[in-house]
Amino acid sequence: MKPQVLVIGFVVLLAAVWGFLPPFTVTLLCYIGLYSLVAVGLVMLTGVGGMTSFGQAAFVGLGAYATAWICTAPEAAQWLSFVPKGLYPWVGLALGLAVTALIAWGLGAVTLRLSGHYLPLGTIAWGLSLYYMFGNLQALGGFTGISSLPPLEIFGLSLASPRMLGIVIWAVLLLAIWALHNLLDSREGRAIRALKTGRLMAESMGVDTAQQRIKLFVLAALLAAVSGWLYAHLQRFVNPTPFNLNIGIEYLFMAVVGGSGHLWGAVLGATLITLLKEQLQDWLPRLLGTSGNFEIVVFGLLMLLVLQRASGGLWPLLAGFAQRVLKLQPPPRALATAGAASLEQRPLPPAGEQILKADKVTKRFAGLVANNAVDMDVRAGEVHALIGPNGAGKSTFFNMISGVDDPTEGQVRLMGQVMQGKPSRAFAALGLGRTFQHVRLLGERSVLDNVALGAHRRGHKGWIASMLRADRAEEAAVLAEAMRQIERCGLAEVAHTPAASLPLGQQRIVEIARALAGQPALLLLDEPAAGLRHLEKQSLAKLLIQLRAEGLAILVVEHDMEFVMNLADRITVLEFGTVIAHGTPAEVQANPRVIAAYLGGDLA
Ligand SMILES: Nc1ncnc2c1ncn2[C@@H]1O[C@H](COP(=O)(O)OP(=O)(O)OP(=O)(O)O)[C@@H](O)[C@H]1O
Repeated sequence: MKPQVLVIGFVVLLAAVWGFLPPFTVTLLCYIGLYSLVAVGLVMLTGVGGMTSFGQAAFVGLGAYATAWICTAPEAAQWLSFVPKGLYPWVGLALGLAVTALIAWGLGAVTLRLSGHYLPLGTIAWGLSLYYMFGNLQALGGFTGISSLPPLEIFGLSLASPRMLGIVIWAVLLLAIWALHNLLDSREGRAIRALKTGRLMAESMGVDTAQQRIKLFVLAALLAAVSGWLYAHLQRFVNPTPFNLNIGIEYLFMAVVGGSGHLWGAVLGATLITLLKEQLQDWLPRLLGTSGNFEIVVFGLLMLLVLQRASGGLWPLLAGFAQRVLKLQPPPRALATAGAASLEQRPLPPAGEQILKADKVTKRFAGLVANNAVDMDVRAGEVHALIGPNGAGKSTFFNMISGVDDPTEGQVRLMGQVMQGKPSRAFAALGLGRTFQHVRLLGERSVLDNVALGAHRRGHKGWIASMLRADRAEEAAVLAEAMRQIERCGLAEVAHTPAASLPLGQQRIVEIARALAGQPALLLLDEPAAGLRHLEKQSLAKLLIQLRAEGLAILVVEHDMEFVMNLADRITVLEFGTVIAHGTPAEVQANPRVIAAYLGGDLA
């Protein structure tokens, strides 16, 4: 049985019983739907994107207050005199979304620059600010709030009762989950998944990570605002209390307890927390003999327990259980790659053309000169090796020529263009593909997914197209290209295996396949042979020789001298940040300065 069957079953069951449920249950389900909508945004933001926000309740407030103000303020009625009254809530929705997008964009631009625990602290700051703004603006009714909101109407049909509005709430929620599921299963989704742990890597694949983070932040805020809009028309009354920081923390509980990396975890978390809160608010005052928000204490303990026992939340446990009991099969990755169009190709530069030029590149860290006027170039159709003892400055130089860092002095030119101040993704766009000294893969994702991320810059479909599944032709082409590179690198057997379960040597090859998927003109390989067994090294050398013959320029940083000497056309040797030798392997091996630098080493 496919997991989708369960979802369809759930929706059908909900639809079938909806008309017969007691009013109290319907109202409870309405709230669960509304909370799920906010929590699903948090799953995207926090669970998938790695940005923790305590302030989502404030965005719910923006959505609720925008419609409350439009529907009740005399000034709004004056401006909207040409609009039929029944449409006011829809104007309120448009205003809420616009204001939320604007504020979220502004807040995101400032807050998302913060890293580590400063980011969640930042969200607490604006969560509080917006809450007090709602309470202190007289136009919004102060802490008393705004009452007498009209019900929603769709084509003249009133949605005054929770039973009617609940249908809209759940339809919106299911639509949102469908769209977000599609987004995650796309080129843009792969970029989003890289935000949490692989930003530097994603930039090197051509992803604008700052822009993706802001978009994710705005998306989560918009989902919260829609929830607020529906909430306002369900309650027909708004005041600041449901939008305070406590509730912001509760939304986070829902996402984390349910399973912050899973869209359905949001629904599970919202259901559990809402039901638990309901029960605890009844029982705790009776048990303790005094009233108060004791449920918050229980939530805190529950959160600790979940984080300790099931850090991924309860959804993966439930899904695992269902898989065993119901024998659910995750759908086989439909690789409709046969007949897929191919991605944009660009011709490789002719052999011998200068691809990369480092001109007197110097890098200083305070007093330490890590690179001292390093000159080198890499040409199409050659393997150039950069070697040197530990601490010689190879990684620093690698960072200079890949856009991770800028030289203090000197110049890097890629394809003839001066690259000073440009980010890694600009290097990728010009044709640079790279691997990392410490492997940077998305461990839980398959090899195919990881390699497909390498082709990111060759696709163009954006978020909306991905959400609406209008990206399938391009996605098939991206996956076909990824599969081609996987086969080329001899990884076909493990294409669907999670990258983290491969031995380190194979993970390095996955990184090469990922770099190749970007169709580079220049390949930078940082210690590609480290961790490889003898036979694996031989097949890597064979692959690199083939790539060189195809016209790629390859720069390798490597400690394995046998590997380097058998492969490289030219070698540059660094010591204490300075080039001490340059030439063919034979010339370098005969150089007295190199022999002295490697005295005791295995230069042979
Ligand atoms: N961000 C930094 N701040 C200060 N010093 C740094 C920084 N990065 C590197 N260094 C210093 O610069 C020098 C060169 O380091 P680098 O990592 O480039 O050498 P390497 O040749 O790559 O060494 P290895 O082979 O061990 O990786 C070292 O002395 C190192 O301590």
